[in-house]
Amino acid sequence: MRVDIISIFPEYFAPLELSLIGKARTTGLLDVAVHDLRTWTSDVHRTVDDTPYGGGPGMVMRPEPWGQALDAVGEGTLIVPSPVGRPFTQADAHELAELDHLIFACGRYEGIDQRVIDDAAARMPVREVSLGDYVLFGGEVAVIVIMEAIVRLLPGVLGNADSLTEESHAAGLLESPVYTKPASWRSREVPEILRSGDHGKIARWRRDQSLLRTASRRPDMMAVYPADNLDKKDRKA
Ligand SMILES: Nc1nc2cc(Br)ccc2s1
Repeated sequence: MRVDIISIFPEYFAPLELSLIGKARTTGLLDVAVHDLRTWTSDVHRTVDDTPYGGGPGMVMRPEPWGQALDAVGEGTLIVPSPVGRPFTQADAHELAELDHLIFACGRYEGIDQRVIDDAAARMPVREVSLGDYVLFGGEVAVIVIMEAIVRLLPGVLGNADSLTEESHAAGLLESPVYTKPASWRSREVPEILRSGDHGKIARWRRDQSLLRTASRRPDMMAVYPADNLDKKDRKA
């Protein structure tokens, strides 16, 4: 997978050298290039923003540098983190992990001139995505989060691929509580069933805990959890 990131703060992406993303890069699973948007400015002050047409607070990112930057990195799927984007989900991460070329555009100020998005959409898929109902200083932090969600799904990145099937949101539910040694800690015991060795009962306990946790914390997810899944899995256990 090739990833191009365009930002006025390329140094934000030093963390992408670390941990599993760093490993994916050294093993050739991932090729990441970070570009400074100011590369494509032509004035002495390397200006990337200007006042908004129609008035209002703040500044808007100028279209010219963005147009030239997107031309330079070529075609792929353009991802624009934005407070006005569609919610980014685990399903999106899986879809994007299948693609060959991702391009991330990091907005700042009040955002990027809309014509940049419209011009790109005329020649490649564009996704404006939101990470939540809050506003950041810019898209850089969101790109790091999205990159981690995608890269961990790439074949060979996570040692134990099984963890991908059991994790939260993978099966449309939140993951059940996890425990490890010691069996007793500050007079708090690990649930006995997890030490029973009865894998059928353990699977049932975990799914029940997932259902309880999801119903309590994310009723919105329960609303779309396939009802027949409940019946089918209930019957098996
Ligand atoms: N939640 C988010 N806030 C922002 C702000 C800017 Br400016 C650019 C992208 C994003 S994504």
